[in-house]
Amino acid sequence: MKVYEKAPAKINLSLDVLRKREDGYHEVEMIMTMVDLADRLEMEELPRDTIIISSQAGYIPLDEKNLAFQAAKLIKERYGVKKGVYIHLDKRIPVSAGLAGGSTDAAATLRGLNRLWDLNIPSQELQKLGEELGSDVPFCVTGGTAIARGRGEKLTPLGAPPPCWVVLVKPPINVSTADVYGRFRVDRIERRPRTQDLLRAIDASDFAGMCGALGNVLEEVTIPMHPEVRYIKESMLRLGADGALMSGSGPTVFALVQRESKLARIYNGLRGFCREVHVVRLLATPLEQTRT
Ligand SMILES: C[C@@](CO)(OP(=O)(O)O)[C@H](O)COP(=O)(O)OP(=O)(O)OC[C@H]1O[C@@H](n2ccc(N)nc2=O)[C@H](O)[C@@H]1O
Ligand SMILES: Nc1ncnc2c1ncn2[C@@H]1O[C@H](COP(=O)(O)OP(=O)(O)O)[C@@H](O)[C@H]1O
Repeated sequence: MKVYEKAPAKINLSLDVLRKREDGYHEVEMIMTMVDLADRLEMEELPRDTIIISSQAGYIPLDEKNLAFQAAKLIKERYGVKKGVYIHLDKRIPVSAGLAGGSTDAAATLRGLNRLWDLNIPSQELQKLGEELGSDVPFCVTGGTAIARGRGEKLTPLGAPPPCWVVLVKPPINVSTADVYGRFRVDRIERRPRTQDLLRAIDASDFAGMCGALGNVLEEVTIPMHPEVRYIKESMLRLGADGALMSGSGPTVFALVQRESKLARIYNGLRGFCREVHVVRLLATPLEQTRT
């Protein structure tokens, strides 16, 4: 028996940090959605009680450090499953990019093994399990569009934002989420995202309003370390993008573009100095409704 899952990348339309908590995590308020840039997972039952991960990507761990491995181990232990699984990861999401590549693989593994082993675990329970794997995993379990609070696990679903194109640029640098949060100082933030305006714009399907209200406080940490992030953002806007923002802790920058006719200019302009440019659509409805 085999199951397949698509594991899309997330982007943060807004990211605000409210305070540092006693447990070392940061209390956040962020609006998250997904894009149609996705890893593909193939999961096949094994007769032996073991977890084996493979991938065409040579740059991610394939042992217990892989988040898909950790997700499989967790679900096996928690539900007393004695069977094994072989997971092949077709990795297409850039790594350490602010796109939750590992988290979405973990979430896809939870969804896939739930089906493979007929466990009938409800989505909310899968999200709870996901919390043990990482702050972004609960959102990645259901996808869609949501506002996340707490350390990212307290989710309120939102309606889909107005449809648009998303141009993603991943500069050739790796950024560690823990390092960015570690350097973050809440009292030094100069510009916060306009979260309420963004919520209103999404609700009213107001594309221009949405682009005007984008914001991410972690830019204030990542941009001084990697000024190319600002340059990419400014280039996107100069080439005609309607809005541009760094996703998560970075370094990926995304542009929102409403009119298809603008895409060629933006893509070609960015390709002039960036190797990794992806043009995709927003994937703003929950995954259960879109699974292929
Ligand atoms: C910044 C965001 C925005 O969506 O995404 P990425 O840039 O990683 O994609 C997330 O908050 C990242 O979530 P995730 O990558 O799952 O983080 P975790 O594995 O739980 O935590 C990694 C480390 O980041 C810090 N961390 C994470 C979440 C949070 N709310 N506060 C924190 O301080 C902690 O130091 C933690 O040890
Ligand atoms: N399945 C996976 N895909 C990508 N990275 C993974 C995976 N499992 C573990 N990792 C590790 O997780 C770290 C963060 O990767 P990633 O989830 O891509 O970052 P981000 O959340 O910033 O997009 C990397 O150090 C990577 O080696």
